[in-house]
Amino acid sequence: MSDILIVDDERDIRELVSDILEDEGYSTRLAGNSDECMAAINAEPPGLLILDIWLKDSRMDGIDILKAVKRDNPDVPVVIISGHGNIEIAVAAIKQGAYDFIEKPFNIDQLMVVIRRAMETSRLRRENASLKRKEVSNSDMIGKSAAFRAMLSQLDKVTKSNGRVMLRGPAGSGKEIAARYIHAHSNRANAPFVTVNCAGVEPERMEEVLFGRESAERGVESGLLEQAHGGVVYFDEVADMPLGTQSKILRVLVDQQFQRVGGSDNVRVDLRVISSTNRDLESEIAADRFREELYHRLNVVPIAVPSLEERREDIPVLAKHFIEMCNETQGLPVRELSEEAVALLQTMSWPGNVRQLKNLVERVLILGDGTGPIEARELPNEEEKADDSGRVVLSGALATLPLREAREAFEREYLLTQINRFGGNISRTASFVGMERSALHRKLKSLGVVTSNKSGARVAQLDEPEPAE
Ligand SMILES: Nc1ncnc2c1ncn2[C@@H]1O[C@H](COP(=O)(O)OP(=O)(O)OP(=O)(O)O)[C@@H](O)[C@H]1O
Repeated sequence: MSDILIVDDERDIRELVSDILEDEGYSTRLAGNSDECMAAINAEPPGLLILDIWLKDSRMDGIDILKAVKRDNPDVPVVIISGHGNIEIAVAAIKQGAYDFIEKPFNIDQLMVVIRRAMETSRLRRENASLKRKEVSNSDMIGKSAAFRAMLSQLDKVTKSNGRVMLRGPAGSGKEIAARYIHAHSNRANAPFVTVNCAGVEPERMEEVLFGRESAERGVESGLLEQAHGGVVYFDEVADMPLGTQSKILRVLVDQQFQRVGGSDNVRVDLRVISSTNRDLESEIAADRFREELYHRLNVVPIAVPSLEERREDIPVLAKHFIEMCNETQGLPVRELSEEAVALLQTMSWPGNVRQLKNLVERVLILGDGTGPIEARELPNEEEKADDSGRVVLSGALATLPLREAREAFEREYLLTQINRFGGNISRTASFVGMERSALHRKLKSLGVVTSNKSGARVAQLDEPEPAE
């Protein structure tokens, strides 16, 4: 990856440049026309391309080659060789993304300064790309609950296809990591994964951000769709996309091409589209805030990402994973979780889902002292948790009920939470709550709680809606 490809139709020049560079310790490849050049790049993208603008007997000139390289291998820096007095062309090449240019006839020192700088840029870009790949290995998804496994098997099925996927789930539940998982396990894994944060871009700038811009002063600036070429574009919170942009995206999905803002050339892109939403898109459509046709195009394979409360069984493994991550990335101590801490984490409410758990773990490790197990008292207090003296703090809702109903409401909530925590396993739940298995069954029946096997996941739920008071 770190060799230099020299493309010039004059044999003397390419051999001279090659000799100089080899003396300096670089390895080189040579091409005398555009076909040889493209074949060499396709065989293995070089660390740097030195490219003559004028190529005799070639199907493509230097500018065409430059465009193709910037499009398919944007990390390869290109240094242009231009004839004396062709400064305008060299400047045009820079606008198209060339790193720098050298004018013929060139002296060796000048050549070496440009090459060294360009190679340094190339090295930094490769390092960045490998860091990014490490980030992508953060597409490792942790979990073992039935709800999680059911989702994972759906994700595995779609990795092989090119189908558009719509991930639905509450904030922080892991929609983006699921999208990265699909990308990392697909045949597009080595191509980019580009996130479009639909809620975070000003509506007036959305088109420029997606499609790019062309102007006389700044040349071509590619947008996110172009940057994702060959890979995956992830529309995060797609319901927040402005209506005008929705129509344009629809056109891109139909035509597979678009024009940059201010430009007239058609840009063709090969993209796989994955979207996410935590809103009910059907009601967004009913309220005329989301285009139905776009919905049908994006929602080819809908996949539900479960909330953390639907997969309480995963909380200990997730917490352990985040503790290890904090250690690797921030050097925070690796601490075990005490049994009480695990029980508390598994029973508390998680409106912010996995993200909330991740943040909580990080906070406890930063604020905590010592390296022993994390104790329950280090975790945040919850309304209904025992206070310091062991007294239970009553929630407003429970306090207004007669004792029998309050007890039933508490027992129902308590047992539902415990059953979910043990992944629907009644024996483990019974042993934890201190009841005989058969007694627990009777209790659940009398409270109207059934355990069922819904979409592959064992869940506990109420038998029927509670009668209205
Ligand atoms: N199964 C999992 N294993 C490991 N980490 C996870 C898992 N699910 C989520 N995370 C982590 O939790 C955090 C939140 O996940 P992510 O950003 O994917 O959620 P999201 O649903 O896309 O959120 P939002 O709706 O706010 O965009 C991330 O740091 C992610 O790496």
